[in-house]
Amino acid sequence: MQFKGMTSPQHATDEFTGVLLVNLGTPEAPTPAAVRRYLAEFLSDPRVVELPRAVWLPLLYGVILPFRSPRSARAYASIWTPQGSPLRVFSQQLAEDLDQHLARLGCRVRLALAMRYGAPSIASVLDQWRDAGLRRLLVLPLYPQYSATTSASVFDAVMDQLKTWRWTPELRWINDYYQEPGWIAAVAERIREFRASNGAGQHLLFSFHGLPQRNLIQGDPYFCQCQASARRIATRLGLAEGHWSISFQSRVGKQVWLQPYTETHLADLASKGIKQVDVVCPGFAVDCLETLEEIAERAAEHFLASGGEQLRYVPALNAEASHVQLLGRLIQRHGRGWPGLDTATAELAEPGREQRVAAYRGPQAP
Ligand SMILES: C=CC1=C(C)c2cc3[nH]c(cc4nc(cc5[nH]c(cc1n2)c(C)c5CCC(=O)O)C(CCC(=O)O)=C4C)c(C)c3C=C
Ligand SMILES: [Fe+2]
Ligand SMILES: [Fe+2]
Repeated sequence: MQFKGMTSPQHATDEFTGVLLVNLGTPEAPTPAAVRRYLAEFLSDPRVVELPRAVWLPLLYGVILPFRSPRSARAYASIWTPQGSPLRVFSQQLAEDLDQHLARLGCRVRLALAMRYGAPSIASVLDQWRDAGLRRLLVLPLYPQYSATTSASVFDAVMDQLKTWRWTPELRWINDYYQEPGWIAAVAERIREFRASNGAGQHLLFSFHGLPQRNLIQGDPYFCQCQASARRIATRLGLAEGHWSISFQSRVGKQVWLQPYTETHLADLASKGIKQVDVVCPGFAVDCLETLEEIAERAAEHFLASGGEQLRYVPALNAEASHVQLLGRLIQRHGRGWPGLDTATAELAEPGREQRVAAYRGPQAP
């Protein structure tokens, strides 16, 4: 195996702790070509589609990409902002605010945002940090609930990069944070405030991104973590049974996915006489295509067409102060004992490494 460390030595003396926030990623532009590039990378990840490559890749390149790219590009165009894709804009704002928040708490860390698919890639951020002296790495995927399709895929990408390094950093992962009291409180408060200023709908629907049902049967904890998330938020809001429910959106392909499906469930609610429904999507740390287009636009139209009168989308936590603070607490807790994150722990780096390496290398060495 060719180690990158062999061709590009790791001699940085400025040793530091890095916090890597990772979100899914998003196309560079709302055009069929850019969406195709994004979908090609996303949907060829074996964590996302588990079919045998020999079956899946011809289908992906022959059917899915040609048909889905122009359709998805139109959907992206309907939510695109002057600054770019909402997922990118909100994720960057969140990362900037979190960086400043950690600095105010006295943490001396580098914090960066990477995208699992597209740019900035996990590989590019880690390689910059490798050359700058990364010694401890905390990885926080921006998914409150763990799924192999999302969180584990981030971990794969980090490991793929670290396995090419000579001097790997100490490493910690945050698998999920749906049980974090601060997260439950922040989502509940978001809903409470939304309903206080807009009036409460008759029903609160928690809509989560779906997965093939097979993933649950094979041991993915995501479905159960979604159930627990919704129940705790509903309890915190004091909602009675029957006044809230859970559904799963964003189904792709013909397989059976987690149920009930959001669209079918909304039609059921309308047929039971529910006229106003509030929809919140607590699986999404920031707003994106799946919330702004699929729920706030398409699901709202569908609910009206099914006999409902109003569907209101409760925005994601995005860069809300409560979100920044809870992620700050989470990061600090997972960084206990680490210089830079644990403000009680001193920096341990031994100075003079460059001089020692130079002395061994001798004056003639390149
Ligand atoms: C085909 C399989 C897919 C699985 C499994 C899947 C799981 C999954 N995804 C998210 C979060 C997001 N997904 C987003 C978009 C998106 N998801 C899929 C497919 C699967 N997702 C596709 C094809 C797309 C692209 C859009 C489209 O063509 O419909 C996004 C939004 C990205 C954006 O740019 O705004 C997010 C976020 C989770 C949490 C999850 C499993 C738990
Ligand atoms: Fe998805
Ligand atoms: Fe979707």
